[in-house]
Amino acid sequence: MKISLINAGKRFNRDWIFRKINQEFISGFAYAITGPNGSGKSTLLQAIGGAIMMSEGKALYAIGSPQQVRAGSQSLSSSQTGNKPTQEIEVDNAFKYISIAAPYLELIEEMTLMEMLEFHCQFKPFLSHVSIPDIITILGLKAAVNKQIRFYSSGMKQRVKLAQAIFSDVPCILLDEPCTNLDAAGIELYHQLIRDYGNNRLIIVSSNDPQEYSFCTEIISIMDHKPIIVNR
Ligand SMILES: Nc1ncnc2c1ncn2[C@@H]1O[C@H](COP(=O)(O)OP(=O)(O)OP(=O)(O)O)[C@@H](O)[C@H]1O
Repeated sequence: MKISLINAGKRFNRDWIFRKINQEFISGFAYAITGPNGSGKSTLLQAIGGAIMMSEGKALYAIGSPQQVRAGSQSLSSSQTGNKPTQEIEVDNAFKYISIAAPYLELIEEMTLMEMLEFHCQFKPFLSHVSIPDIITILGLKAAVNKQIRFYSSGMKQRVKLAQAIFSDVPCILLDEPCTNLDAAGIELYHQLIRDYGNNRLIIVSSNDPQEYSFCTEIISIMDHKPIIVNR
């Protein structure tokens, strides 16, 4: 998958959160969006995911294998890549190819973990080689599988949010503050999940904590995309 931001900008009322971002996000790479509290990391992540509208510019979405999107659908023909060219996706359909874990996205707390995973995979299937019992075991939540999620601790809920995002069979994973509420074992689990299931996918982490994005090779500082304010 490839997500291309073209002159992307977002403002709330009169405040520009970011402007003029030109950036490509490509499968097989992990990107970090960094910056201080309130700088706009979550806003940018949601705009990348198509969950909020840009105020100016746009995001373009294309699906294809990592090799195809890296080669670039414009520059190489299908005969040159040996495969079908990449396929452009409308912003309204981008959600089908993207999963997100974020503190502001709630779980369905009335359900047990088993019910929630079964419900989730009806509209967003999990990776074909991972079963629901596998997911529960990997999360270390076997003992709590029939407990309603509202009785889970905050760290247990965060593990479930990460699982929903990482095990969904989508090419792009967006992670907003992924280690929120996790203890040391939870943080190790997070890194294990990225190592085991992140290959060849597009991963974008929004965070100001280096341990959450230590595996990211591309760092985007939101502060580099703030409009310059000139005092009159
Ligand atoms: N719906 C909204 N309406 C108005 N302002 C908003 C809205 N959502 C976010 N903001 C503002 O946009 C700015 C950026 O917020 P955002 O949550 O993206 O920052 P962040 O870098 O993710 O912060 P943190 O590190 O604290 O999570 C903040 O000033 C926030 O108050």
